[in-house]
Amino acid sequence: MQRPLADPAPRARLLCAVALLGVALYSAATLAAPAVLYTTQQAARPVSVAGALLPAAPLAAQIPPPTPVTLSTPVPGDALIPRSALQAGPNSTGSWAPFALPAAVLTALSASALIIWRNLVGRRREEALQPLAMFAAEGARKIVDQNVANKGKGLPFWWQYVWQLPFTQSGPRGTPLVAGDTMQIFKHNIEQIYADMPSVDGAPLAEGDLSDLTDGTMFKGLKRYFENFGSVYKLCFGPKSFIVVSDPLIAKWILTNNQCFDKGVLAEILEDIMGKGLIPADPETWKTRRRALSPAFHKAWLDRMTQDFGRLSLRMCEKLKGTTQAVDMEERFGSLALDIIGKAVFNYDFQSSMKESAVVKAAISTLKEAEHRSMTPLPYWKLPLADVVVPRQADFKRNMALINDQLNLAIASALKNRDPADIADLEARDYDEMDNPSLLRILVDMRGEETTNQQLRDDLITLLIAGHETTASALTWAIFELTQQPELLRRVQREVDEVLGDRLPTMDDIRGLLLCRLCIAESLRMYPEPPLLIRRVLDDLTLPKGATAKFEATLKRATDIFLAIYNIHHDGRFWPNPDFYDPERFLRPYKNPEIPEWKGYDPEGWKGRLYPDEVSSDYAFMPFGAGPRRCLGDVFATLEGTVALAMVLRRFDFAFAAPTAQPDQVGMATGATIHTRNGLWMTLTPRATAA
Ligand code: HEM
Repeated sequence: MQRPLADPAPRARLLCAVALLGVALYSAATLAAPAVLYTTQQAARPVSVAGALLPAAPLAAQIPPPTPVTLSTPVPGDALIPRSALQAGPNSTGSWAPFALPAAVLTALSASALIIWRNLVGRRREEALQPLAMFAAEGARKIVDQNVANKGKGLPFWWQYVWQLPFTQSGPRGTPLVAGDTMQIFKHNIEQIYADMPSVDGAPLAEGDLSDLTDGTMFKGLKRYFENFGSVYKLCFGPKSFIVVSDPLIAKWILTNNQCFDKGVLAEILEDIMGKGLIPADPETWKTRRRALSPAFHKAWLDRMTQDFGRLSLRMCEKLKGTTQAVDMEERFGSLALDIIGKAVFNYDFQSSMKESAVVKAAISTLKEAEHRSMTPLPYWKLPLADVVVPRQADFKRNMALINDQLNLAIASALKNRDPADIADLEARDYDEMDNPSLLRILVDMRGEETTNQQLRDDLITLLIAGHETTASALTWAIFELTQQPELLRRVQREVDEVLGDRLPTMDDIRGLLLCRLCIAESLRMYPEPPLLIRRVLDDLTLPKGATAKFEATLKRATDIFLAIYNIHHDGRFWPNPDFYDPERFLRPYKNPEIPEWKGYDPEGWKGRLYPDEVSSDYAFMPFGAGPRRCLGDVFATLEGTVALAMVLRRFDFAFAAPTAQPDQVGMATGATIHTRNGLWMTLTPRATAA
């Protein structure tokens, strides 16, 4: 929808014009410099500044302009400048290919700036920044295609000199990462792609069909590459690379050697929202806050939370009973999870499953923004004035202010009613008697003088985000799968009828709801939330060979890693018939004699605990991660998921409904979690047996 500018935004237009001019000048300077260098050193050879632009032109031409703006017509490179003219000195194999990437990026940026400017002039404010997103997605594709096209084309003569410059050098071992560490990775990748030099890390370069990588189901694309290139491979976007690991034992090594890694790009994306909350926190803050937050998730509190899960789920079911039309169960579970996490974290009842409110809208938009940021390759929100010019960023700023106000009110109220408690006494507290049994209240009561209100806010918003969509997705996929297996659904319902009936569940009931718990676990195996974990290497290291990799990868400082949990959970060598939803697989032991390094899955391994975990599966199942940065809310989430599933299955039968009347119309898309593409629309029939 077009929204007219309240004001002609002359400042914004001026800004874009200046930016456009700046980008154009920068492009020209960057591209002219090597050409000038080249002509002065190779005076006998016919080369012009225009020639330096040539590698960019075909690439720019492949990018379709999203709005009616004409990009300059491409000039076929070889037609104007003979390849022989590109042959350079003795140190070079003579290609201009390395110019292609910076030139393409700069060309795309210039074109984007132009389109943005035109959009602003044309008062199409909603679409203003669209071209950047399109160029980013399309550019990523083209850049990977270019990796393949430019393979072995060689490097220019000046290549080795660039790497003498001080800012391109790696930092010494044991020191924090510097820009030079990343540049060295770029250097090795470019040399591997363009000059066929051996891979420094040993990982094969993934290439081929990219459609799944860029259409919003990245985890599927990573799986296809895994089938082609093995359990450790390198995914390159131009010089930017990710080492993709799909082996349980290597994943175990990475996750348990936490001191060797940080959260890399994930932390960069989330820090604006979560500040110094646990997920993006620097190692020092993380250590202190993890120690402070862990005891808050204690048994007595979880007992009380289980009652709240029941009450809030019942409230949703009551509301659903009055609905005759199809409902989007994904949206309903999202609302329920928000109500639950709001109550648990800061005793705020969003009532999002009951009504709309400004705070609910703000919370939902903020959660969506966190997801949008984690999926956007260019962190454009870091640009100056992005929160003024870009409507969604302006909305985000407003929403954050609203949520921060609510959080600050809650913090102030909890501080006023502070009841300092010894941490050792937490289990003895009677949470049933407390009006405000929230995590915030517990943290404030336990809080040492060193914790600031800002840190508390960061902790709260992190818990709110970490605990919302994850659980909602697990519930959505459980209902999706169960509806396709009526016999299994009947058995789960029978279990609920026998163990629970119409009561609200207690902790003891949860122990009896084994099949329900396994349904949540199997959802998390098939649809892990998040489907990949992100790490960055802090110092040069060698990965172990693991169970399935054919070599030991040697990783340099600043290497980015994707731990492809989805691939591990879908590997038929660990989970026979991996694409079939079979909760009872967790009751059967399994070993694979062809992979002796992997200890196998043993149901005895999680006896006495609530769900099959990474240890009982020798890291082939990691629903909540592993090692020191393992999920803090694992038990909370398992209890919540089991209660909500049991409550709806006791009360309703489900059938797929338009517009997702066929299961394959539901679709999958990735954000921070795997969610449906089109919602999960269902008609609900109240069960005769339930009250
Ligand atoms: C089904 C639901 C959930 C799933 C599948 C899930 C999954 C995960 C995973 C895989 C990690 C590890 C991330 C990594 O290593 O990079 C994680 C971390 C975390 N989770 Fe959960 N989570 C769930 C629910 C919750 C809930 C309900 C809360 C809080 C109430 C929560 C709080 C956290 C926090 C604070 C971290 C960061 C821990 C740290 O870095 O020390 N999660 N979660």
